[in-house]
Amino acid sequence: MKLLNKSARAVALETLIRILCDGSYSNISLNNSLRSTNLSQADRNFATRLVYGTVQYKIFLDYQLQDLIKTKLKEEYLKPLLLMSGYQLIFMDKVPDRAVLNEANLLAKKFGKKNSTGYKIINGILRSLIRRGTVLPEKNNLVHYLSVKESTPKWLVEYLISHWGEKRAGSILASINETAKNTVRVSSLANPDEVFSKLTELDFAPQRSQLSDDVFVLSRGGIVNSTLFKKGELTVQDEAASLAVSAFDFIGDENVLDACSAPGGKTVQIAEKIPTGQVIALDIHENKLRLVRQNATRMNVIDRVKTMAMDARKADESFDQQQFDKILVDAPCSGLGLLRRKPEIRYNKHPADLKQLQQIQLNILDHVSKLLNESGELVYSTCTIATEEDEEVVEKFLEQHSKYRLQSFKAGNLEAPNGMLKILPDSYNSDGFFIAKFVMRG
Ligand SMILES: C[S@@+](CC[C@H](N)C(=O)[O-])C[C@H]1O[C@@H](n2cnc3c(N)ncnc32)[C@H](O)[C@@H]1O
Repeated sequence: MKLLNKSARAVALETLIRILCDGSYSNISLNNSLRSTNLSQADRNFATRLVYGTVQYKIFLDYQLQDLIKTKLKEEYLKPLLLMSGYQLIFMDKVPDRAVLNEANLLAKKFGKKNSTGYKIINGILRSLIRRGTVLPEKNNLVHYLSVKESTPKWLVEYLISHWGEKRAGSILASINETAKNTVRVSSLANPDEVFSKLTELDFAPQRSQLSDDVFVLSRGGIVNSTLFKKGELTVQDEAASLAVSAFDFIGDENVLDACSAPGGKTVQIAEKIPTGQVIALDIHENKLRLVRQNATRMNVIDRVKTMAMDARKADESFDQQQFDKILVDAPCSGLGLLRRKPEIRYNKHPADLKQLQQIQLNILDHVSKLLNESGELVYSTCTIATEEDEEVVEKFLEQHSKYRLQSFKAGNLEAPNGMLKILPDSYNSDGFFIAKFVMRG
């Protein structure tokens, strides 16, 4: 559908209808919508905030509205419009209530059927919400309370409490609703001090990351439009995610396998460390390997990268045993460490997924570990904090592969004396991340 000349709120509402009613992914839907508009950058930012904020706070917003909705909402657009307007009323201080009501009224008339009275329903509910203010469940039912307050499904709140206790679970949940940091990793081929100065000149007010000397935290977005980014002096990468590759001890001439490589954030990081080596980057989805090649080209390491579409669970059919000096398995996972950046993960994932993913993760490790030479290093990483996908995978892999053992490592400014590093989202306000390093017993 052509969206030209639509307002930011109309674009956001159309996108939200697709996400909430048709189950589309927020980033894909939003990019598609924005591509066919002529909105200014400020309006695009506003539409983006409306979409992500509404999805992020859906449980909270549903709770605010549930007692105020006295009639069946028959038309599809009504619920998304109520949620989006509720988000603005509650979370966007700079938008006056009157503007939210007026715009909701206009949108209801635009999106409603002919002679629809939807605008009256919307107006009544939003006015009641303004009068009443926000509400929360009683604190004595902590799971329900935190689920609503932090807009997170109950199973996930229970999961966090059972693994890390009530206090830490509360802290993790609060942290995942904070805005994600803008972080960049400086290429090993660039000079970090020069990049730091250029970032300062460009008004990005860089600060050094607590986790890694290669990573800077920026005060704002938009770095992808800079020459620094385009020339490959830096790339956008989370500070915790940047640590996985630094768990390896590189010499510089290694033959490396990156078993699950797309979009290539870690492939380029490996390639930067091996001037006379090569990294073979696999991914099960051939179309995603284009991104790996694009990234490697931009970061000036394409001559050290070879991409191959392959299911890593079959890698031992294509490569010789002991062919690789280093293997990275940055495994497909539930992404529960990325809740801050990808708001709908909390709604799309379910407890059963964790064990299913564990099987895939173990299978990948089983097949690629045959390809490591005897003095090689195998790093397993995930962007989840679920123990099923992290510590349990390590435990089961070691049970089934007695020649392997965990190896202590240093990653950035952190140390993992027992060979495993778990970063929870509230530890450093980074993504939640897990890294384990294996070597063969001598
Ligand atoms: C966590 S992402 C990897 C991120 C990447 N390492 C980076 O740093 O940019 C996991 C990747 O594994 C791929 N994948 C999933 N199952 C796979 C399999 N059986 N074999 C190879 N790749 C797989 C997915 O397509 C996805 O691109």
